[in-house]
Amino acid sequence: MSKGSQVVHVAVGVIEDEQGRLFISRRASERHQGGKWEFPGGKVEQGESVQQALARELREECNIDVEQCAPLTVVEHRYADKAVRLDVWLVTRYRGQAKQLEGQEWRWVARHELEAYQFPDANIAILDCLRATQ
Ligand SMILES: Nc1nc2c([nH]c(=O)n2[C@H]2C[C@H](O)[C@@H](COP(=O)(O)OP(=O)(O)OP(=O)(O)O)O2)c(=O)[nH]1
Ligand SMILES: [Mg+2]
Repeated sequence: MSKGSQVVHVAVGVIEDEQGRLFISRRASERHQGGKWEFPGGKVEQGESVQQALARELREECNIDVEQCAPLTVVEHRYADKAVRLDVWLVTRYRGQAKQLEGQEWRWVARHELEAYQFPDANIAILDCLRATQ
C-alpha cells in the first residue's frame, strides 16, 4: 500500500442551484475511484484552510466563486489503497455560471436522482446526510 498511513484531506463542495439541484461530475477513468461520480473538490494544500481549498477547487473545477457555504459533514473512509477525510460543505450561494472546466462529464441532478449514480463508497455517508437534511 502506498502512502497507507497518510490520510488525504479533501475539501468537497455540494453545490446547490436555485432549483435545488446538485452539481456532480464524473472522475476520469485513470484516477483514484475513476469512472465514479463525485462532488467537486480536491486536496487541501499545505498552509491552506479547508474553506480556502474549497473556494480554490470550485473556482478551478467549476468556474464559480463561493459566496456562502456551510459545513455538511466530515467523512473518514479507508479505501484499499488510500485513506481519505472528506470535509463536505453545502454551497448555497456562488457567483458565476457553474460548469466543469477540466473536461469531466458533469450535470445538475435533483436530490432524488442521486441514487441512480455510482459514487465512491465514502460518499454513502454524504448521500445519507443529504437525505436527512432535505
Ligand atoms: N472531489 C471528491 N473526491 C472524492 C469524493 N469522494 C471520494 O471518495 N473522493 C476521494 C477521491 C480521491 O481519492 C480524493 C480526492 O482527490 P482528488 O484526486 O480529486 O484531488 P485533487 O483534485 O486535489 O487532485 P490532484 O489535482 O491533487 O491530483 O477523495 C467526492 O465526492 N469528491
Ligand atoms: Mg478534484
